[in-house]
Amino acid sequence: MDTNTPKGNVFIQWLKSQRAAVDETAMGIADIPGYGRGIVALRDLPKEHTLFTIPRNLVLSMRTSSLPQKFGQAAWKKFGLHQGWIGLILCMLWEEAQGVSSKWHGFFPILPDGFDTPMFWDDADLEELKGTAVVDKIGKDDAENNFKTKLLPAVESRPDLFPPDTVATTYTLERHHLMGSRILSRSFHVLRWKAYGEQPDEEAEIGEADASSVLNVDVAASESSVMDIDASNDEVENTTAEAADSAGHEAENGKDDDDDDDRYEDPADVAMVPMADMLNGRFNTETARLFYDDEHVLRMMTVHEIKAGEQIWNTYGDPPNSDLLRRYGFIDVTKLESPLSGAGNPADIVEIPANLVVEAATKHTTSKTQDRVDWWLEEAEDDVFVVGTDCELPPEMVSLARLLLQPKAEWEKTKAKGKVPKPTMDTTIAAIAMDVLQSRLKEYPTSVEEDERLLADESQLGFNRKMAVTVRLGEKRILAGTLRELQIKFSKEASKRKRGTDGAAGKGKKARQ
Ligand SMILES: C[S@@+](CC[C@H](N)C(=O)[O-])C[C@H]1O[C@@H](n2cnc3c(N)ncnc32)[C@H](O)[C@@H]1O
Repeated sequence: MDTNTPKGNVFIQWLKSQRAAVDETAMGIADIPGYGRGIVALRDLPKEHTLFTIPRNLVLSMRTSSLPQKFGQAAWKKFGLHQGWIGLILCMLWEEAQGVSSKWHGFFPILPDGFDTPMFWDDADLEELKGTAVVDKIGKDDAENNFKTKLLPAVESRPDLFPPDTVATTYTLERHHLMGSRILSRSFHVLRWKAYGEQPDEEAEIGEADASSVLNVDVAASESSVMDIDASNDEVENTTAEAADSAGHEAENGKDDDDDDDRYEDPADVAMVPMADMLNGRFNTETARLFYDDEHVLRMMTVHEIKAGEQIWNTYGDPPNSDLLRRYGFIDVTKLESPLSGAGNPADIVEIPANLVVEAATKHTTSKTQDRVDWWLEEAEDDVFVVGTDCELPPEMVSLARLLLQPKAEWEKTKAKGKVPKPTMDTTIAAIAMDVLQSRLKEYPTSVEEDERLLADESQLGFNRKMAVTVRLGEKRILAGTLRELQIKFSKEASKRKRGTDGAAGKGKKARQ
């Protein structure tokens, strides 16, 4: 593999000029067919070998870009740029427009100028994803809305920072989506670090009156208490390794005005980390990881021995194919374990909306369900259940079905106790669950068998369609596998009961805890 790509070399020279250290005897940037660029080992490497270090002030985030300060803290907040990723998108657009006077001028040329993610697919390709967890999470409309209602008005308010003759080419919706996708596929969470002499302060939020020390990380010093390389929490998180809703266009969209809501990340932590974003990822194959260090640097270290010539892998958190496709534009396929078999992504999941459980349970009860559903949503807050490749029913789904079937007196007791019913299985709950799984399967336009046939002759499928079919087949296999498991367990019990020999069915079994 040729590790002397001209762009890679220019990039490494720029990094070194910014006081990054790169062990060029150990690693090189290579063009790897099917992966874009990646990093490969140039010699056998031991575990805990440092591949490169990046000064903290070289990460690109709302803390390090000088734009928020120039724009003004109050105005930044007034335009809503402190929430979600919109502020970082604007910083990136602005920094790139500064050319060589931007500190990151050597970083932008190596970032991708286009993406294959569903955000950029046409309607025909998107239709192939019908039924999957991808469609509702792309968030293109919300991103567009943020562009129109936040970014553009902010740009137009400051012609001194955003010259009007550059707006039509630099601050466009297309480039907004490009930056959003660069963040979605390549950012990390880099926690705030403190400037010399700064008092401990939990407020890392941009827009604080006294934020200059937060924003100006050129004077940043150590955050040694957190940055112990041997500590267990020293890993710099790949933003995209977070839960699906934690970042990106969806955080931008989903975040409400409640800044105290710690389910959401601090947008100022979201950072582009040059070079660290050059590593590709594969299911369960991480061989290097980014660590905090007590010398104001982020350190990429091997976590396994690596042989000369091997690609060096980071982790993207092993998400399901639906998320891999949406965020990165690729999918992972490896060997599946029992009860599934064949090839797929072991981290795949399928989402089941609670309304399907309500619909199925309603066929088994004469009780009114609305007040129970309202109570459930208040108490348990689960309106979507998730099944993985272990094909086990989520206990919460079983609890909801039980709640809906409770006789009135029992329901009154449940309410009084304020505790959801135990997730105990029996043949009625199994019948409801099977009904739910079948209904969910019907939400896809094709069957498992049809998709398997399509993939058997991949040459007929375009790239996007092949990925879409793999994603939806992965979800359907979970549904079909779970259905099969229930049929095996509960049809046996039902027939035993019929023969009058049953002891188990009436006593019930607990769903997965
Ligand atoms: C963090 S970047 C890694 C560097 C990237 N390959 C490049 O050329 O700049 C993530 C992107 O790399 C590619 N990638 C990473 N892992 C991959 C894999 N296992 N298979 C295919 N593409 C992968 C995808 O395009 C993804 O969006």
